[in-house]
Amino acid sequence: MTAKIIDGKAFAENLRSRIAGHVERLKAEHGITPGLAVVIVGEDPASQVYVSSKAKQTAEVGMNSYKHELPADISEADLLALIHRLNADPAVHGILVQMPVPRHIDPNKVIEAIDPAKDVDCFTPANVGKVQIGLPGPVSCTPLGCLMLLRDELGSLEGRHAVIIGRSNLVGKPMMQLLLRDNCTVTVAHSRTRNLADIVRQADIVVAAVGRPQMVKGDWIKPGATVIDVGINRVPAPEKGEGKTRLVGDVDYAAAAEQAAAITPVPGGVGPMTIACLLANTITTASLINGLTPPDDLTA
Ligand SMILES: Nc1nc2c(c(=O)[nH]1)N[C@@H](CN(C=O)c1ccc(C(=O)N[C@@H](CCC(=O)O)C(=O)O)cc1)CN2
Repeated sequence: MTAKIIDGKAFAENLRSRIAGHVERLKAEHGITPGLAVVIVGEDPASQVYVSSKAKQTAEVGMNSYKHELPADISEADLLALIHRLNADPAVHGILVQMPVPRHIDPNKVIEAIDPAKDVDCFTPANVGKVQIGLPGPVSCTPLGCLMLLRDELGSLEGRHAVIIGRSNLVGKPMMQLLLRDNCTVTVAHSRTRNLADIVRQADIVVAAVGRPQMVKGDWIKPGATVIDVGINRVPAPEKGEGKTRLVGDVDYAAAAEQAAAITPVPGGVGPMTIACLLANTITTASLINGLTPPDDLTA
């Protein structure tokens, strides 16, 4: 079997054009221009690329984009003061602080400072709880992107056995909640799981979010399974020249594609969905802040 490639880049483009339509409607019918503030601390090159893409795509769908670039040695107190100003700014409907933040800053304090009504990453305890009990609000971006791709590929997820590899707050745990809400049977595996290969072999759906290049082997994949690879790992690529690198996922793509019915590539799979879902969440928070029902095609 050679798997169908799930094209996250194309899906994200289509999602962004639907988001642009919702922005138009909010402007025309309610006089609301959604605004997203993105905060970056320091000069991590990958974070800078992600933040620039976020700001660019925010403007492209017609929203207001506010980018705050802070020096790596900014104090925690000054960062929190900026967040409080953004919380109070009525033009801002979404606030995102790019992770990771430098070591002298406590990420939990940063997250707790964000008004849950504007928490487009869905990192605050209030919004994590809302996802758990199914209340309206933003949904963690990467898991929401994975869910949209899975529903598009498989239709109903009901009764399917999903194995998530990784238990992070960013991906593994919210992914578990979303798949449970869609009536999957969910197993969350992690670095201490015994017999991981045997567990993955039982999965109809594999979500790999472990952060280890090509850890999931082809013979772990049940024939016909759907594989969602969340990993983005940069590895040496001597075949491209000295000092060159390439991106790989957490799954051994070529081998897994021989077994799976469908698989996301890296790059071009889940990654582009993360930013598109951030924009979707900004529509959700802008709607809720203004007492409107968020569009149901943008959420879980
Ligand atoms: N506050 C947040 N911080 C971080 C998040 C997040 O959701 N919120 N996620 C990641 C980084 N991230 C978004 O911020 C992100 C990662 C990757 C991609 C992406 O499109 N990747 C491309 C490849 C890009 C490349 O060439 O390097 C792909 O997979 O095709 C988008 C967003 C950590 N921090």
